[in-house]
Amino acid sequence: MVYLSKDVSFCSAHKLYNDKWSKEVNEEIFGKCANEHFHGHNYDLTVTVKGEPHPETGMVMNFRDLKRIIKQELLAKVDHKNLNVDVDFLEGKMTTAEVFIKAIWEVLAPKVAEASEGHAELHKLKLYETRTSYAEYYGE
Ligand SMILES: Nc1nc2c(c(=O)[nH]1)N=C([C@H](O)[C@H](O)COP(=O)(O)OP(=O)(O)OP(=O)(O)O)CN2
Ligand SMILES: [Zn+2]
Repeated sequence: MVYLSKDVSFCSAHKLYNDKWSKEVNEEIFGKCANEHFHGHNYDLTVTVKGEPHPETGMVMNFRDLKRIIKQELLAKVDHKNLNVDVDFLEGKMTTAEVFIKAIWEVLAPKVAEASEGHAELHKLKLYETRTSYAEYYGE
């Protein structure tokens, strides 16, 4: 089994706020992130797929296809966007790194399988929200 990874970066705005709670409770739980003003992050994402190299192409999956999927299905929707407002696959969800990474998985996993004709599968996502804070997800 070989693991292939692609790194991408994007910038998005968000805030952490649960409408079911009062402003005070939100501020207690989320601190500065619950501020009524949105704030931005420079997100870094590593997408890792796995599979056996194809006997004829020698590839688990063409890096070009992986880049296209990430650009079309993710970056086009989240880069320079507001995660709380603009992103259809996050509608009604909290925009924590945890929820965001799981939502990204739902978007990318079927596209990886489709583009590789079932040859590769999504293995891992690693999402940095800040330089020192990140989430990892293996789809389970
Ligand atoms: N479990 C989570 N906790 C927090 C999340 C999250 O997504 N999951 N997000 C935030 C905020 O978005 C915040 O902007 C980032 O938090 P933090 O790492 O504390 O940011 P700092 O800029 O303070 O990072 P330092 O590198 O420590 O300066 C909060 N919590
Ligand atoms: Zn934040």
